[in-house]
Amino acid sequence: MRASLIQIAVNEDETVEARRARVAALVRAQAGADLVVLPELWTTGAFAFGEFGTAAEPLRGPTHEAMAAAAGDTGAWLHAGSVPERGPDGRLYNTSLLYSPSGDLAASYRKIHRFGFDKGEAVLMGAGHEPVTVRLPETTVGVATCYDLRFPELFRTLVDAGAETFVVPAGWPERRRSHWTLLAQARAVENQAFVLACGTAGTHAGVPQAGHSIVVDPWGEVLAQAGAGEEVLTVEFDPARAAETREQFPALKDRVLGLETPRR
Ligand SMILES: NC(=O)CCC(=O)C(=O)O
Repeated sequence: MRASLIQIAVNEDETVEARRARVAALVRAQAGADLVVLPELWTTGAFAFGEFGTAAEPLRGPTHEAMAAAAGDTGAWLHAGSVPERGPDGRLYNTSLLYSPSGDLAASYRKIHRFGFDKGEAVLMGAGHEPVTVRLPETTVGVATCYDLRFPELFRTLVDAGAETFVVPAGWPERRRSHWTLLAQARAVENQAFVLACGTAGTHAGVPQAGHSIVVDPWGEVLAQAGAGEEVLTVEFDPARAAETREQFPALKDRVLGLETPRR
């Protein structure tokens, strides 16, 4: 299976419309890939909190139109990263969009863990509640978004739903780049799954982005990692290796569920 992670530079000298057209062209340039992955909130930047409201769009808005067409033209599965969605309830959500090779919206995922504690995304956006998996011909994909990477229980829920490959769009800051690499490897090792994590490059809202998109195999080995700038990271991997690893080193079978909280 061939995957292309497009690590987009999100800088303030480019309009949302210009970036959308540029990204659609980059997706079309990945013909031959089975799966193309974009980062989190690439229309605005994940830290451009002031832009979320003005750039918000309905689920089937302009980014959906552009990405559906690009997926169909490319003939690849497309995880189009996330957009600031204006929900039918009027609230904002950090919503990922996934397309089939015929350009149909196969799934959407509202980020469950919002970043910022008592600021930013955590107060501006509503939380998603539904973990999402998507069956591709070669593998079952579990989706998560950026800060979700810090919450192993979400990934276990995705494993229980059959996920063998995690796709994680992100807008991760340079300041915590070491966490990014470490967490991607941790989620891969503990779940014996592939992790395809695609971040942004550039600087927006004064926050330099980490880049360093990464693909990790079910043994925790880094198959490929990008640098800091805009880049397309292309990797070939055998998704069957997740099942093989789980068979050969069956740690997932030793899970003990429902442990009690210790009494003090
Ligand atoms: N956009 C995000 O979710 C940022 C997450 C982050 O910076 C962190 O977990 O650290």
